[in-house]
Amino acid sequence: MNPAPNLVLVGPMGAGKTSLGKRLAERLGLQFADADRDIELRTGASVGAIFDYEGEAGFRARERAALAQLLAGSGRLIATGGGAVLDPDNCRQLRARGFVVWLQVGVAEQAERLARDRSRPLLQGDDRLQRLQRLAAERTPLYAQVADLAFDTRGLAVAEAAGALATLLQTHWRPTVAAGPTA
Ligand SMILES: Nc1ncnc2c1ncn2[C@@H]1O[C@H](COP(=O)(O)OP(=O)(O)O)[C@@H](O)[C@H]1O
Ligand SMILES: O=C(O)C1=C[C@@H](OP(=O)(O)O)[C@@H](O)[C@H](O)C1
Ligand SMILES: [Mg+2]
Repeated sequence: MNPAPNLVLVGPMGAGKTSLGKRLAERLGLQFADADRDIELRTGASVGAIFDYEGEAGFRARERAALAQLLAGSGRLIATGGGAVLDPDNCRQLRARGFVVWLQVGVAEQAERLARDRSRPLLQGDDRLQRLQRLAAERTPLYAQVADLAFDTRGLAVAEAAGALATLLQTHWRPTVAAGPTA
Protein backbone atom coordinates (compact mmCIF):
# COMPACT_ATOMS: atom_id res chain seq x y z
CA MET A 1 0.00 0.00 0.00
CA ASN A 2 1.54 3.26 -1.16
CA PRO A 3 -0.18 6.38 0.18
CA ALA A 4 -0.14 9.53 -1.95
CA PRO A 5 -2.49 12.52 -2.13
CA ASN A 6 -3.40 12.09 -5.82
CA LEU A 7 -3.84 9.35 -8.35
CA VAL A 8 -1.96 9.96 -11.61
CA LEU A 9 -2.36 8.21 -14.96
CA VAL A 10 0.57 8.07 -17.38
CA GLY A 11 1.00 6.17 -20.62
CA PRO A 12 0.93 6.59 -24.38
CA MET A 13 -1.71 8.33 -26.49
CA GLY A 14 -4.82 6.19 -26.69
CA ALA A 15 -4.06 4.22 -23.54
CA GLY A 16 -7.24 5.68 -22.05
CA LYS A 17 -5.85 8.19 -19.56
CA THR A 18 -8.64 10.66 -20.37
CA SER A 19 -11.60 8.33 -20.98
CA LEU A 20 -10.83 5.62 -18.42
CA GLY A 21 -9.61 8.32 -16.01
CA LYS A 22 -13.03 10.03 -15.98
CA ARG A 23 -14.83 6.80 -15.10
CA LEU A 24 -12.28 5.78 -12.52
CA ALA A 25 -12.48 9.18 -10.80
CA GLU A 26 -16.26 8.79 -10.52
CA ARG A 27 -15.91 5.34 -9.02
CA LEU A 28 -13.29 6.44 -6.50
CA GLY A 29 -14.88 9.78 -5.59
CA LEU A 30 -11.89 11.78 -6.82
CA GLN A 31 -12.00 15.03 -8.75
CA PHE A 32 -11.04 14.35 -12.35
CA ALA A 33 -8.47 16.63 -13.96
CA ASP A 34 -7.07 16.23 -17.45
CA ALA A 35 -3.78 18.10 -17.89
CA ASP A 36 -4.41 18.74 -21.62
CA ARG A 37 -7.90 20.08 -20.94
CA ASP A 38 -6.53 22.23 -18.14
CA ILE A 39 -3.89 23.69 -20.47
CA GLU A 40 -6.57 24.41 -23.11
CA LEU A 41 -8.78 26.18 -20.58
CA ARG A 42 -5.91 28.26 -19.21
CA THR A 43 -4.61 29.14 -22.67
CA GLY A 44 -7.88 29.52 -24.52
CA ALA A 45 -6.43 27.46 -27.38
CA SER A 46 -6.45 23.81 -28.36
CA VAL A 47 -3.41 21.58 -27.88
CA GLY A 48 -3.09 21.56 -31.68
CA ALA A 49 -3.09 25.36 -31.90
CA ILE A 50 -0.50 25.61 -29.09
CA PHE A 51 1.79 23.24 -31.01
CA ASP A 52 1.24 25.31 -34.17
CA TYR A 53 2.01 28.68 -32.60
CA GLU A 54 4.52 27.83 -29.88
CA GLY A 55 5.96 24.53 -31.02
CA GLU A 56 6.30 21.46 -28.84
CA ALA A 57 8.63 23.36 -26.47
CA GLY A 58 5.91 25.93 -25.79
CA PHE A 59 3.38 23.20 -25.12
CA ARG A 60 5.79 21.39 -22.75
CA ALA A 61 6.31 24.58 -20.73
CA ARG A 62 2.56 24.95 -20.35
CA GLU A 63 2.28 21.28 -19.46
CA ARG A 64 4.89 21.65 -16.70
CA ALA A 65 3.03 24.58 -15.18
CA ALA A 66 -0.36 22.84 -15.37
CA LEU A 67 0.95 19.65 -13.76
CA ALA A 68 2.67 21.54 -10.93
CA GLN A 69 -0.56 23.34 -10.12
CA LEU A 70 -2.73 20.21 -10.28
CA LEU A 71 -0.30 18.16 -8.19
CA ALA A 72 -0.14 20.83 -5.48
CA GLY A 73 -3.71 19.88 -4.53
CA SER A 74 -4.99 16.56 -3.26
CA GLY A 75 -7.87 14.20 -3.87
CA ARG A 76 -7.50 14.41 -7.62
CA LEU A 77 -7.23 11.88 -10.36
CA ILE A 78 -4.89 13.52 -12.86
CA ALA A 79 -4.77 12.28 -16.45
CA THR A 80 -1.46 13.42 -17.90
CA GLY A 81 -0.60 13.75 -21.59
CA GLY A 82 1.53 11.00 -23.09
CA GLY A 83 4.66 13.18 -23.17
CA ALA A 84 4.53 14.44 -19.59
CA VAL A 85 7.20 11.94 -18.55
CA LEU A 86 9.78 13.47 -20.92
CA ASP A 87 10.62 16.07 -18.28
CA PRO A 88 12.54 14.65 -15.30
CA ASP A 89 11.16 17.40 -13.04
CA ASN A 90 7.61 16.40 -13.94
CA CYS A 91 8.48 12.79 -13.06
CA ARG A 92 9.87 13.77 -9.67
CA GLN A 93 6.72 15.74 -8.91
CA LEU A 94 4.39 13.02 -10.16
CA ARG A 95 6.07 10.57 -7.82
CA ALA A 96 6.17 12.97 -4.89
CA ARG A 97 2.51 13.94 -5.13
CA GLY A 98 0.85 10.97 -6.76
CA PHE A 99 0.38 7.26 -6.92
CA VAL A 100 1.34 6.75 -10.55
CA VAL A 101 -0.46 4.20 -12.71
CA TRP A 102 0.96 3.38 -16.15
CA LEU A 103 -1.84 2.48 -18.57
CA GLN A 104 -0.42 0.14 -21.16
CA VAL A 105 -1.58 -0.54 -24.70
CA GLY A 106 0.11 -2.11 -27.73
CA VAL A 107 0.96 -0.01 -30.77
CA ALA A 108 -1.51 -1.84 -33.02
CA GLU A 109 -4.41 -1.26 -30.62
CA GLN A 110 -3.30 2.33 -30.10
CA ALA A 111 -3.45 2.92 -33.86
CA GLU A 112 -6.95 1.41 -34.00
CA ARG A 113 -8.23 3.49 -31.12
CA LEU A 114 -6.81 6.66 -32.66
CA ALA A 115 -7.64 5.88 -36.29
CA ARG A 116 -10.21 8.66 -36.59
CA ASP A 117 -8.49 11.11 -34.28
CA ARG A 118 -7.05 14.27 -35.86
CA SER A 119 -6.45 16.25 -32.67
CA ARG A 120 -3.05 14.90 -31.71
CA PRO A 121 -0.24 16.98 -33.24
CA LEU A 122 2.35 14.22 -32.91
CA LEU A 123 0.19 11.92 -35.03
CA GLN A 124 -0.29 14.18 -38.05
CA GLY A 125 0.84 12.47 -41.22
CA ASP A 126 0.49 9.06 -42.82
CA ASP A 127 3.18 7.10 -41.01
CA ARG A 128 1.17 6.83 -37.78
CA LEU A 129 2.27 3.34 -36.90
CA GLN A 130 5.93 4.27 -37.25
CA ARG A 131 5.44 7.40 -35.19
CA LEU A 132 3.72 5.44 -32.45
CA GLN A 133 6.51 2.88 -32.51
CA ARG A 134 9.17 5.56 -32.23
CA LEU A 135 7.40 7.23 -29.34
CA ALA A 136 6.97 3.88 -27.58
CA ALA A 137 10.68 3.09 -27.93
CA GLU A 138 11.62 6.45 -26.46
CA ARG A 139 9.04 6.62 -23.70
CA THR A 140 8.38 3.09 -22.44
CA PRO A 141 11.46 3.17 -20.15
CA LEU A 142 10.28 6.51 -18.74
CA TYR A 143 6.79 5.18 -17.96
CA ALA A 144 8.35 2.12 -16.33
CA GLN A 145 10.58 4.31 -14.18
CA VAL A 146 7.89 6.65 -12.91
CA ALA A 147 5.11 4.09 -12.36
CA ASP A 148 4.03 2.61 -9.03
CA LEU A 149 1.72 0.23 -10.85
CA ALA A 150 1.27 -0.94 -14.47
CA PHE A 151 -2.14 -1.82 -15.84
CA ASP A 152 -2.60 -3.41 -19.26
CA THR A 153 -5.72 -2.14 -21.05
CA ARG A 154 -5.34 -4.40 -24.10
CA GLY A 155 -8.55 -6.19 -25.01
CA LEU A 156 -10.56 -4.34 -22.36
CA ALA A 157 -13.34 -1.85 -23.08
CA VAL A 158 -13.05 1.45 -21.23
CA ALA A 159 -15.68 0.60 -18.59
CA GLU A 160 -14.25 -2.87 -18.07
CA ALA A 161 -10.74 -1.50 -17.64
CA ALA A 162 -11.94 1.17 -15.20
CA GLY A 163 -13.69 -1.47 -13.08
CA ALA A 164 -10.71 -3.82 -13.01
CA LEU A 165 -8.29 -1.02 -12.17
CA ALA A 166 -10.56 0.26 -9.37
CA THR A 167 -10.50 -3.22 -7.83
CA LEU A 168 -6.74 -3.53 -8.20
CA LEU A 169 -6.17 -0.14 -6.59
CA GLN A 170 -7.99 -1.24 -3.45
CA THR A 171 -4.93 -3.25 -2.51
CA HIS A 172 -2.32 -0.80 -3.80
CA TRP A 173 -3.28 2.75 -2.98
CA ARG A 174 -5.09 4.76 -0.41
CA PRO A 175 -5.18 8.57 -0.49
CA THR A 176 -3.24 10.29 2.29
CA VAL A 177 -6.22 12.60 2.79
CA ALA A 178 -9.97 12.14 2.49
CA ALA A 179 -11.07 12.28 -1.15
CA GLY A 180 -12.01 15.73 -2.47
CA PRO A 181 -9.71 18.35 -3.98
CA THR A 182 -7.99 20.94 -1.75
CA ALA A 183 -6.59 23.35 -4.30
N1 LIG B 1 -9.75 0.38 -23.25
C1 LIG B 1 -10.19 0.96 -24.38
N2 LIG B 1 -10.84 0.23 -25.30
C2 LIG B 1 -11.27 0.79 -26.44
N3 LIG B 1 -11.11 2.08 -26.77
C3 LIG B 1 -10.48 2.86 -25.89
C4 LIG B 1 -9.97 2.35 -24.66
N4 LIG B 1 -9.38 3.35 -23.99
C5 LIG B 1 -9.49 4.44 -24.78
N5 LIG B 1 -10.17 4.16 -25.90
C6 LIG B 1 -10.50 5.09 -26.99
O1 LIG B 1 -9.29 5.59 -27.52
C7 LIG B 1 -9.43 6.97 -27.80
C8 LIG B 1 -8.37 7.72 -27.02
O2 LIG B 1 -8.60 7.55 -25.64
P1 LIG B 1 -8.14 8.62 -24.57
O3 LIG B 1 -8.86 8.34 -23.31
O4 LIG B 1 -8.24 9.99 -25.13
O5 LIG B 1 -6.59 8.22 -24.41
P2 LIG B 1 -5.39 9.07 -23.83
O6 LIG B 1 -5.95 10.17 -22.98
O7 LIG B 1 -4.59 8.09 -23.05
O8 LIG B 1 -4.68 9.56 -25.04
C9 LIG B 1 -10.84 7.38 -27.40
O9 LIG B 1 -11.64 7.34 -28.57
C10 LIG B 1 -11.26 6.28 -26.46
O10 LIG B 1 -12.65 6.06 -26.46
O1 LIG C 1 2.19 11.95 -26.35
C1 LIG C 1 2.27 13.21 -26.39
O2 LIG C 1 3.37 13.81 -26.43
C2 LIG C 1 1.03 13.99 -26.36
C3 LIG C 1 -0.13 13.39 -25.93
C4 LIG C 1 -1.41 14.09 -25.86
O3 LIG C 1 -2.19 13.61 -24.75
P1 LIG C 1 -2.82 12.13 -24.68
O4 LIG C 1 -1.72 11.20 -24.27
O5 LIG C 1 -3.89 12.25 -23.67
O6 LIG C 1 -3.33 11.82 -26.04
C5 LIG C 1 -1.21 15.60 -25.73
O7 LIG C 1 -0.65 15.91 -24.47
C6 LIG C 1 -0.28 16.09 -26.81
O8 LIG C 1 -0.92 15.86 -28.04
C7 LIG C 1 1.09 15.43 -26.77
MG1 LIG D 1 -5.73 12.26 -22.91
